[in-house]
Amino acid sequence: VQFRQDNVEDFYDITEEIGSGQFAVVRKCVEKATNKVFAAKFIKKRRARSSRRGVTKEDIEREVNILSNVEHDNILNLYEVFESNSEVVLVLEMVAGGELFDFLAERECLSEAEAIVFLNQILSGMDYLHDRNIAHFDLKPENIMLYNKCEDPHRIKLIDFGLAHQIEPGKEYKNMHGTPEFVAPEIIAFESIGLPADCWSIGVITYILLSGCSPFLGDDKSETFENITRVDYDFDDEYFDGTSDLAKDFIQQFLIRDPRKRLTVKDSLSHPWIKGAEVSIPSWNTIEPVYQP
Ligand SMILES: Nc1cc2c(nn1)-c1ccccc1CC2
Repeated sequence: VQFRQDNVEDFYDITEEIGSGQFAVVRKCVEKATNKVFAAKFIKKRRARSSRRGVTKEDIEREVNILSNVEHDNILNLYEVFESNSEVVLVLEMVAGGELFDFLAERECLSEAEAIVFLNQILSGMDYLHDRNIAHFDLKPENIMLYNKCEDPHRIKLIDFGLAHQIEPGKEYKNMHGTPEFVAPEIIAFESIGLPADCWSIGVITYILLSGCSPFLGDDKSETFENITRVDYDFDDEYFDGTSDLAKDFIQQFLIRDPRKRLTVKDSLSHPWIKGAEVSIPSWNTIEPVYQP
C-alpha cells in the first residue's frame, strides 16, 4: 500500500471523533465518491529524532505493512493511507459496536458460553497472525471492537496494530511496550519476547471476561508488575464460584511464567473448554442456535 500524498479531506468528509490513542485520533469519515463509512486514524508523525512525541515513520510503516498483508474476518481491514507533512492517515474499516471493554462493563461479567463466542473469534484472528509470526503485543479489551451492537452473536474485530511486529524466527526481539495490566512477565524482565506474550494477554483477557476482575492489577504500576513477575493471582471464590474447572484450566495454561511452556494459540483451539463447548446464545427473536465450534 502506497502512502497517497493527496489531502484526505478532498476524498473523505471527516466527522466525529470515535476513539483516540497516545499519538492517534480516530474519526468517522464518509468517502465522497461512494458515501461509504470508514474510520480514519490520524497518526502524528515524529518531527525530530530526539523528540518523544509522535510516531516514527518506521513504526507507522510497520503498522501499515502488517495491516496491508493480513486479511481475516476478525482483523480490522485497512483500505488506504494518506500522508501529509505532519501526519499519516489510515483509512480503516468502520466497526460501530464499541469496545469489548465497554460491552463487558455493562454486564460486569459474561457467561462461559458468551465468553467462548468472543474467544473463538479472538483465537481465530490470533491464530492467523501467529501463523505468520505476527505478534500483536497490545491485546486488551479496549483493542477488541464489536462489529455492531444489535447483532447476535456478537462479531468482533482486533484493532490497533501500532505495537504489532513480525517476529523473525530465531532472531531476538526485545522491547518495553504494552499496557501494564496485560503485559507478560518476559516483557517486564526485558527478556526476548515473541508470540507467547500475546498468549499471556489472552489468559488475562479470559480471566476478565469470566469474572470482571483483572488478575494482576495492583494499586499502581509497580505493584501490578510485581504481581505479574511473581505470577501472583488466584481464582477468588467470590468471582469464580460458578466457573468450570475447564475454564480455569484454560486460563492457567496461558498464565505460565516460562513463555516456552505457555499454551500456544493453535493448541488452545483444541482445549476441551473451547472445543467441547456446545455454545448457544439465547437470542430473543430466533430459535436457539446451537453452535458446534
Ligand atoms: N487505536 C485505535 C482505536 C480505535 C480504532 N482504531 N485504532 C478504531 C478503528 C475503527 C473503528 C473505530 C475505532 C475507534 C477506536
